[in-house]
Amino acid sequence: MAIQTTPTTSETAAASQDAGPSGTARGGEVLLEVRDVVKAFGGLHAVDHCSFDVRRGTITGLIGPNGAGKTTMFNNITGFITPDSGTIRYRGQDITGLRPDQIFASGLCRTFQIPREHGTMSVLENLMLVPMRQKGENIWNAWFHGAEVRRQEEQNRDKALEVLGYLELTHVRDEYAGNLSGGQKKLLELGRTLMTGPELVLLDEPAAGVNRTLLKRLTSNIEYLSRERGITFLLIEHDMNMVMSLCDPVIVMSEGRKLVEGSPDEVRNNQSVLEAYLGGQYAAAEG
Ligand SMILES: Nc1ncnc2c1ncn2[C@@H]1O[C@H](COP(=O)(O)OP(=O)(O)OP(=O)(O)O)[C@@H](O)[C@H]1O
Repeated sequence: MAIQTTPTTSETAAASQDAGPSGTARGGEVLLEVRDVVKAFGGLHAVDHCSFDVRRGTITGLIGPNGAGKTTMFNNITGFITPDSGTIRYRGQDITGLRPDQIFASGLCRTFQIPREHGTMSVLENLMLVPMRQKGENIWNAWFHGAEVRRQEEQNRDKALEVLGYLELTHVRDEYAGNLSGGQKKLLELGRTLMTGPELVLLDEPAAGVNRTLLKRLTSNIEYLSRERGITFLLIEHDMNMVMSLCDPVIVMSEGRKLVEGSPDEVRNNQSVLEAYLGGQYAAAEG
């Protein structure tokens, strides 16, 4: 996992912990605001007074060496764990400590490093499962609002078929999700988030285990969804080609904190980013 850097680097334009103007000007208003978040596991501060913003309309990259605290930060944002201190606001609302389902219902979705498909259900069924609070889930509604339940299910199915077509997964719609390739499972994960009409999608290592062809599709899907559907993305990724071609701004975490924020070029040429990555590699080599 090497970050591309040039030997003669300067830290000029690249933003610092406070992010320079170039690091904060991209996109629209602040959609997600992370302020001074701390999460410790025993004595280990996995996230250590970390702050950053995600602006509407951006594809924001969250990178950093192994163990920097990126996934822990995702888990804090999406309610899978609760921060020890600090605040997370989404669309101006304080969502710190809310349950995952409450956060999901507000339009903030995520995928996981390891896809969580329902392996013994079909691909289509996996998508149709997603929307929440359907009338059909309740026996009372099924008896007294049968027509409406059926209409909702049809809409749900149409939407799932549309998402499958868009992701070019129609040919595997009746396949058990467990039989899909790693890359197809990542596309299905993205598809599951799309079923909810999300505003902000957090992607945890979308490129991991994905072959080159599917990776191209995944990347162009994300670009399209950002550009045409106005979906904002925050993505953790180790594939630097993907990050540098897709994301702006890029936030670098190291030892639980935001180290740098800036454009791909600024981050690529930042000496402290290089040192953070090399430090991690040296530590791994020594250990
Ligand atoms: N539930 C947990 N209990 C104890 N330690 C944890 C737990 N979750 C994460 N950690 C530790 O917190 C630190 C940050 O982990 P995290 O997974 O957030 O890093 P990361 O930046 O996502 O790393 P990677 O890129 O390797 O996925 C690591 O040292 C990890 O071992």
